[in-house]
Amino acid sequence: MSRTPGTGLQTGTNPRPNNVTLASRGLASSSNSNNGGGGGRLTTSVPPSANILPSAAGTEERLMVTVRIRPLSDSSETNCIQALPNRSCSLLFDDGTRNKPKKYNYDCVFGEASTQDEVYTVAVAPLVHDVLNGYNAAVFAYGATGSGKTHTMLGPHVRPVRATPGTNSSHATTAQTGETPTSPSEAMNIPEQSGAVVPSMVQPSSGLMIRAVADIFDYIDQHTGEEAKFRISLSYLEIYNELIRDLLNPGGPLELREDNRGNQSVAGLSEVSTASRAEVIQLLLKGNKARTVEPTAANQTSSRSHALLSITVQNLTPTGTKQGRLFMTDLAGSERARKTKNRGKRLQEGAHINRSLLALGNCINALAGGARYVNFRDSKLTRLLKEALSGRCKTVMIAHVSPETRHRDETKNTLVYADRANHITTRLQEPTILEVEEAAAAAREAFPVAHYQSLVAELRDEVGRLKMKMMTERPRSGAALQRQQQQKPEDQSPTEEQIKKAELKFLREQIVQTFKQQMKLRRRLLEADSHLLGLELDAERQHMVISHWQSRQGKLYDRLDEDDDEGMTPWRTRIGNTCKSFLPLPTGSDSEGCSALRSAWSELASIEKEVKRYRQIRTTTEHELEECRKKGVTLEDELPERISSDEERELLSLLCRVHELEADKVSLQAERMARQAELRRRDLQLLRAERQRRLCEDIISTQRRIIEEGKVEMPEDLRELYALYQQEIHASTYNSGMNTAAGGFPRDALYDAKLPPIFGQDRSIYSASSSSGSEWSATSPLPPVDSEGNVVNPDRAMGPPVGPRLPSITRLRNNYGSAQSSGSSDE
Ligand SMILES: Nc1ncnc2c1ncn2[C@@H]1O[C@H](COP(=O)(O)OP(=O)(O)OP(=O)(O)O)[C@@H](O)[C@H]1O
Repeated sequence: MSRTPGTGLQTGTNPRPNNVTLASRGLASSSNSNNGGGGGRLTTSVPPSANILPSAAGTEERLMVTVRIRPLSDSSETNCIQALPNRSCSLLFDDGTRNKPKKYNYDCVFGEASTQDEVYTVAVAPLVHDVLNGYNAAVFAYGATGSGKTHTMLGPHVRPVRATPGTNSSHATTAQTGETPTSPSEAMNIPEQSGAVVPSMVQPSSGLMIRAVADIFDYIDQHTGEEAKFRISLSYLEIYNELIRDLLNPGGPLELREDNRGNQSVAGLSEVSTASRAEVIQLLLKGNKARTVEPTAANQTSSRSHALLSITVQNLTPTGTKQGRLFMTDLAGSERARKTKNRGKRLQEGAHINRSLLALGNCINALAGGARYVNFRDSKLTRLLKEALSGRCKTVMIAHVSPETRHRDETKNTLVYADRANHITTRLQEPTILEVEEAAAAAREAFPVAHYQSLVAELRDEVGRLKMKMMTERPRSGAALQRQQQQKPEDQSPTEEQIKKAELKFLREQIVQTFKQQMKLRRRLLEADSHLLGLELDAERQHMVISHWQSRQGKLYDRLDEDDDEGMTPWRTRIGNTCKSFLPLPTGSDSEGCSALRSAWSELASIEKEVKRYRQIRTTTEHELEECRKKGVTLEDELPERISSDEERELLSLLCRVHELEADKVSLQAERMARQAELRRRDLQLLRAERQRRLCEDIISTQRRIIEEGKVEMPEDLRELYALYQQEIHASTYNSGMNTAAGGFPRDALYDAKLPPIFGQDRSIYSASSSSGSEWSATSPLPPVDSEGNVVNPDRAMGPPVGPRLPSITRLRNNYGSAQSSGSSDE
């Protein structure tokens, strides 16, 4: 139930402060003695050296719940809540009745004077360490509107105020200054110098997100070497009115998908890889700017959406890739319409926020009560937090409360909510270690969309750059115009003027030409990628064919070395070797297998050739694109010297428009391609599953023959498995039966009638004669075999096709009807 103390992340930037105490089941071992502190700050007893080891997989963990009390917004107000100075895991809450203030206990309570650093060190730093060790971790900020969630997660400096999509105002401004934060330095409250590198040091007011990023980079800086290389990527999304939006690449709503293992993923969400902390902070900033924030009566900078940041860290070692992911969630605040005085759109937003928080509350209740089934499906928020809450993740909840008496009701709700969450236990999974192959496969799967996304991001950057140019370089070209105007027309000979005009025309044409060329090259790149992807899937299909036939011949599948440069020769040899064993008697399935193998290997050889050719095309195209881009920039730089400001603006805006259209087009292509890739992948999965199913059928039939021939008594567990199997078949047909019987046929009667009996009356095991050479017998759990011991119909070797053998619905209805009228049951 507890995290194990030990050595941990030692970045030097976030030493555990001396004034932090954790509850005994919390993050680190600590005695309960306190050094005082009071004043609403945290008190301590943890030695500064007490760092944290990652927890062992499989251990039971309780979701860590902390409460942060924000300072009074107005000193004339009275407090209804207080952190206990000597017991930093408890607080006293006055509920306004005559009763004594009630004490609540949590893993940690951060008082009004607590600092961002304290919150980070206690609640998040240990998670960051776990993430670097391959675990998934999550931290989410919960609380009523205005209680300080965003302050904790982002800090006060990256607080944008932005109109919701569809309204007129469009620029983000910081809450405090009213200006747009434009750089990482500003986000971190660092005076910006031109060209200055963003320091690793975080500022006292920096929020948890920036601190986590800095910590991860500090660790990586210290540990990168021959044996360990790291890859960081992040995605940032918001859920606004139950719609998911990408904050790093804002656009239309994105679709939430679920795979067959119940994992959730957002289709088309940008996952940006980066190697620089400044870039990450820049991305965070960009994301925060794009977030939907509105002033409400309760909070001037109220977040109207839930924001989810995900930072993935891959540690690439020679033996495999350790992958950990940190989810950081800033939830929108729960609110009461009466108090917030919201109307119209704000009211509708509030309803969505409350509904998703209610769904989250229901999940927390169910999890805390130990329910076996938890309904995560009620909202997108709960679907996305499923992993964080259901135990595959280490999770910390930071509940936020306002201390003012007027917020008493909301504060109480939050405390109760947090108290329930305190009872959630989870079982940690093994750290995620992707084997080299698996990592490559994952990269391959992610490949098409990721590439399109980076292309769209590139185009949008280009648009941004051109727009900046329109704003900043106008004075220069204006000066050029002035010079032109000052120049008397009589000073210029008509030929000179004509030459100038012709030069200008030529320059403009060249610029347009270069841009056209860039588009063409980009398209060629995408086509190459798409073709390569198709080739990879084709290759995979051929590998499956080969492994299928080779395994039939009792050979292990001998996969070709990917780096084999000799091209087709070794494959040909292999075809020869593989088929040699069949050659004496190439009949029936042997010859079929041989020719299938031959054609699969030769297909593979041509696929491999084609892959090499397209890779080469890709590299050349990339190179050409880079050259073309450089040429475009040089030509653009010449423009201001030659043309007037208006002409330049017109041309630049035309180029912007072209880029924007291209970006939109690529986005659509990306979406289409992602869907196609997903369908192809599923096809392959189905194919693979079908093949495995057939193999299982073969195995079971053979085993069944052995059992029948040897008159072996069937072991109890095998019998149970057959029973389960029968039920499975029944379950699948039962559903379709229900559909057919939608005309109001009683459920129980149908169920009983459809369930095929597995054993005889006395539950004795089957007798060989009961099934041998016969149709499937209802008393036998096994498929029929003929007198030779062969399964009668291999397609039915896994059991009876339950549907056809069952009484028709009409017959059931008739039976049921007559049973009703005679007042007796068939049973
Ligand atoms: N620990 C703190 N120290 C100083 N000021 C704080 C603290 N917590 C919150 N505040 C201030 O309180 C105000 C409301 O905080 P914030 O916007 O973070 O609340 P919120 O819970 O995110 O609200 P919403 O759910 O409406 O978005 C802000 O002006 C913020 O700067």
